Amino acid sequence: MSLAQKLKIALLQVGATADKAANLALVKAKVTEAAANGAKLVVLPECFNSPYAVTAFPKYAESIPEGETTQFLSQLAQDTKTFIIGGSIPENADGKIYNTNISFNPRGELIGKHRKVHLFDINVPGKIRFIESEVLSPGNKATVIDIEGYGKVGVGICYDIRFPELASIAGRKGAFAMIYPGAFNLTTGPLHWSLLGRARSNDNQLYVLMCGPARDMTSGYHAWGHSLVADPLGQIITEADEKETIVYAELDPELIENTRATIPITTQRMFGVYDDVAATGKCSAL
Ligand SMILES: NC(=O)CC(=O)C(=O)O
Repeated sequence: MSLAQKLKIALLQVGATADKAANLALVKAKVTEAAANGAKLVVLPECFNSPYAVTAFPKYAESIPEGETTQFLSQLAQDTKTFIIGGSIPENADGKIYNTNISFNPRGELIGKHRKVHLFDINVPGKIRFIESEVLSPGNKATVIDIEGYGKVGVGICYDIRFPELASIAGRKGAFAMIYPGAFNLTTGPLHWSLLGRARSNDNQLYVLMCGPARDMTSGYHAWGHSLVADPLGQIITEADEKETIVYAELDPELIENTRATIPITTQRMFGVYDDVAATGKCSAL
């Protein structure tokens, strides 16, 4: 059983301004609202305490767990008795800056930390150029965390969703969901956001939770929004528009089990055939 019992989740589609205190106050109000509406696990977007801009990351970066935002989320998880998948924040460590997720249990304990592995370096001429690696360093591990009483979830951040491997690892470790705080934009959002959610859920027959910021056309980065949940059959069961909102869903263990029993790809993989690519990153010569 990958999910031990039904789980009500909430995705907070909130934006972030240059005012960190105001960003955290908004998160506090929305997590409190989601908990009052019965959510047991709450997800925040990528960079919820800082503008999503390479020029902002050095200024907003904090150490983990000593920094203000870690302490804030720990207390909020305790106050609201929720699991909080804390989107991401710019993290300062070892003289580098990472784009890092921090997650908490209802006792306020830090139960997971994921550093964005695949940095968002793209250049679509005339549309969008964004090079995270100008200031960020990549993480170097896949992250699977224990949601006590429910099961395991994998965590990736935004661009990580384009690389199926992190979700495959989580799926094979028994995760019931893959959670992606993200911030797609007006170029890539309409093209790929929901497609990638459906793909990762269908590949691994688990739920995919994608939480993005609300759109603010006065900011330097125009987020797609559209926070969504894809179910283990690869169907979108709920999706927001671009405005500030909370998206709720109930995750059902039976749907995971039925999907895996009736279309049994989780037991039909032919690992011997994939060894080559897994070990070297290359295919054999034809
Ligand atoms: N912001 C990201 O990391 C990714 C993104 O916007 C995209 O892949 O498109």
